[in-house]
Amino acid sequence: MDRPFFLMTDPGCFDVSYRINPWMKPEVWGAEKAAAACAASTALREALEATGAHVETVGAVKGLPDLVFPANAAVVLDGKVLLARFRHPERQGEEPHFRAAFQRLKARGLVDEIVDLPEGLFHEGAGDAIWDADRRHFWCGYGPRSSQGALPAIRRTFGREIIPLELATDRFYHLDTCFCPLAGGKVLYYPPAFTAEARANIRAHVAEADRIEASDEEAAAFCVNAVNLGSRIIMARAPGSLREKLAAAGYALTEVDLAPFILSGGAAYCMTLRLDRRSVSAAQLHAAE
Ligand SMILES: NC(=O)NCCC[C@H](N)C(=O)O
Repeated sequence: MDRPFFLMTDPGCFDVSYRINPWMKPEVWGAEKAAAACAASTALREALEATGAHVETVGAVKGLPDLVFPANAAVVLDGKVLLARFRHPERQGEEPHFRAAFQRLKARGLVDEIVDLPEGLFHEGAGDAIWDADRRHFWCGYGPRSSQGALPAIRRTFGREIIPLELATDRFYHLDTCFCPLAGGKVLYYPPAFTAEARANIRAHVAEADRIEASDEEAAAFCVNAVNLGSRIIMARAPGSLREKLAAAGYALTEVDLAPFILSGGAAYCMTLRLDRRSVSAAQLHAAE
């Protein structure tokens, strides 16, 4: 994989028919939203491809609307795939489909190894374990969905440091809804989503000049749930305040109208799963040779 490689899911069976987070609004869902979701998913794919990334698609499955959020399917680094275990029964049916998708990727040599989480634990994949390519560690959210007890399994599986961050509220139920490390070492995050201890942990690892705080409005627009590729950030439609902050920090924005997915509590980051991340950069490997 010589370019960023993402997994997305065909949105053909996406809807909002149950409520497992406070953003989900089954009562406003309708056929016109389903059509808008297909257009939004295509726009996100095109935005990724416009950066030179490759996107691979998992097929839709009737009755599993949240399959469109593959970030929750696994943690992936160095060709290893640590499969997720979902907390809510509504999403547990996704597990065999994602397992089969990763087995097909393995058969094609696109990932190397598939690892199961120990029994009795929940972990919702890259939504709660975000690789920081500058600091070379995982930031790991836990509480509403992922079990704190799953964090040692992530450290053991990938052999990298993990920084635990307890989430304080069901509104920001996955780490990727409130925390986004950016290329160059800056971090976009929403402080009220975290416990006091987690906020202290963020401050201990990220210098003040590198901390970009999202406002209530920016976080509620799901803009922290973003895909970052170099100086470009792909996200849902952003308030002007965030555009200004990110431009001042040197980042270029691509905004995509992801409103139908926000009705399920997700946006750009969790609609994708990056498969090509390496814990050691190509430049570091080269230097060691
Ligand atoms: N934030 C994420 O990582 N994923 C979005 C998941 C939305 C889905 N409706 C859920 O509540 O699990």
